Amino acid sequence: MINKNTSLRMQSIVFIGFMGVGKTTIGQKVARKLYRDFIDIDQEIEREFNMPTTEIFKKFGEKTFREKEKSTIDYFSQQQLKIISVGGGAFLQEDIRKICLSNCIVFYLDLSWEYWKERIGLLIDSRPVLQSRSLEEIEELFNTRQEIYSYHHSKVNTNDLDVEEVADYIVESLKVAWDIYEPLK
Ligand SMILES: Nc1ncnc2c1ncn2[C@@H]1O[C@H](COP(=O)(O)OP(=O)(O)O)[C@@H](O)[C@H]1O
Ligand SMILES: O=C(O)C1=C[C@@H](OP(=O)(O)O)[C@@H](O)[C@H](O)C1
Ligand SMILES: [Mg+2]
Repeated sequence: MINKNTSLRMQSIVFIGFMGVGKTTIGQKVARKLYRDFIDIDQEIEREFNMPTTEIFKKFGEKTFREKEKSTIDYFSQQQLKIISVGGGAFLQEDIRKICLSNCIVFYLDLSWEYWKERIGLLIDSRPVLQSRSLEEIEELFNTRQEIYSYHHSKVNTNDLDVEEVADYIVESLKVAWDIYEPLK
């Protein structure tokens, strides 16, 4: 359910999906196309700890990362006109799902496993959750995580689309939704 108190056009957009589907890259592009500020939750956390996520996991543990992830998302999701990319594990927390779904438009970036696995080399060094797992275990995680991504308002399958094409599709579909539900007078 979309928040009835805020104009749809003003609501922030949140991107969700598994690690490496393109939330950060595409979020940044969509923000530029819509003239909005871009917030990457992982980058905000890394800035606050002054170290990369892999180091945060090593030094403080995943629990500390998840707590900071929740408070950071809580803070930014209450602001308007932002483009926010959250980490792939954020929607594991029900509280995060609730605040994002009630305050923002949640866009799910979908990518099939066959496409995703071609990207693993780009991701392994910076994603601690992947580092301790075999390919079979990552596939299992990929499949079990799909349930948490079913909580969204809109979705795009990015198989065979480049970053520009995905961003254009998202901007167009947002404009259609804004025009249907909040036509300009
Ligand atoms: N649609 C796409 N096609 C090809 N490569 C992509 C696409 N989207 C993202 N990538 C690449 O995948 C990698 C992970 O992207 P990133 O935006 O960091 O994902 P996320 O934030 O979801 O973890 C980057 O190297 C990025 O350039
Ligand atoms: O899925 C996860 O548990 C995580 C995803 C990462 O973000 P991306 O989805 O942007 O890679 C980052 O938040 C952290 O490494 C944990
Ligand atoms: Mg990211």
